[in-house]
Amino acid sequence: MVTGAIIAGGRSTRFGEADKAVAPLAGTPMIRRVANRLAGTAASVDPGGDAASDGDPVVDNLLVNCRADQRAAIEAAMGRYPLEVRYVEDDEPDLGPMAGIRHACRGAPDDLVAVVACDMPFVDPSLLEYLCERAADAEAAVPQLNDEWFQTTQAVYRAEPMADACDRALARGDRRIIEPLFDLEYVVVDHDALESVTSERTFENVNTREELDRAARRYRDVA
Ligand SMILES: Nc1nc2c(ncn2[C@@H]2O[C@H](COP(=O)(O)OP(=O)(O)OP(=O)(O)O)[C@@H](O)[C@H]2O)c(=O)[nH]1
Repeated sequence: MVTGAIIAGGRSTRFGEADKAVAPLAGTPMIRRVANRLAGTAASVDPGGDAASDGDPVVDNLLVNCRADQRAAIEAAMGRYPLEVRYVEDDEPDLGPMAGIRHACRGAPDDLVAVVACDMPFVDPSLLEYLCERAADAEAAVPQLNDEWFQTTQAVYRAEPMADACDRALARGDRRIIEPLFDLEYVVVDHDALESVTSERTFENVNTREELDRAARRYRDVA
């Protein structure tokens, strides 16, 4: 069983006044675009359909991690799902994405947690399935895009070891998103493996209004 966890507790400072998690992307709130891909409902919910979904959920339930003050707007943006959706709030805001992953892993009902940032509206469900397979005998499966960059906000973790590793890092005062990994038995999914299952588009994220506009044009192309 796998929990799909969407991390959304950031301040969206590069985006301006609004919360990018709920910003409409070609007519649908961005966080819902992400959830639709995890839940396999993209084709039926998104106007015009979404080529990345074949209708099968790649997770068994959804979890959204955010700040308390975001919750009402995010719940409204998410709408209804055939899967259970739970909300886990940051107990202390602004500790960064790693703290968000920590809360998601602590709150997840399942042993495997497929983490995706709320600003990755092109997340490829087949990559998440592959990461779950790779995590079968490990505590995490993390894409490595190049020598320097681990994609920790589109990765699969074992809930308890990852939450514990995050707690240890936070207790040391280390908020770096990579830090808990070094405390885990993790599998690196390298460039060649990534190329065989997905495209770089899965990792595209939206930080600014310009990037939102570009992403919306892509969604319209798909439709
Ligand atoms: N729970 C939680 N999530 C966070 C936090 N900071 C960032 N995130 C999430 O981590 C992911 C990656 O963060 P960024 O792309 O930097 O997003 P952001 O911090 O909202 O954006 P900027 O303020 O423009 O840097 C996004 O899904 C954010 O919502 C935090 O303090 N708590």
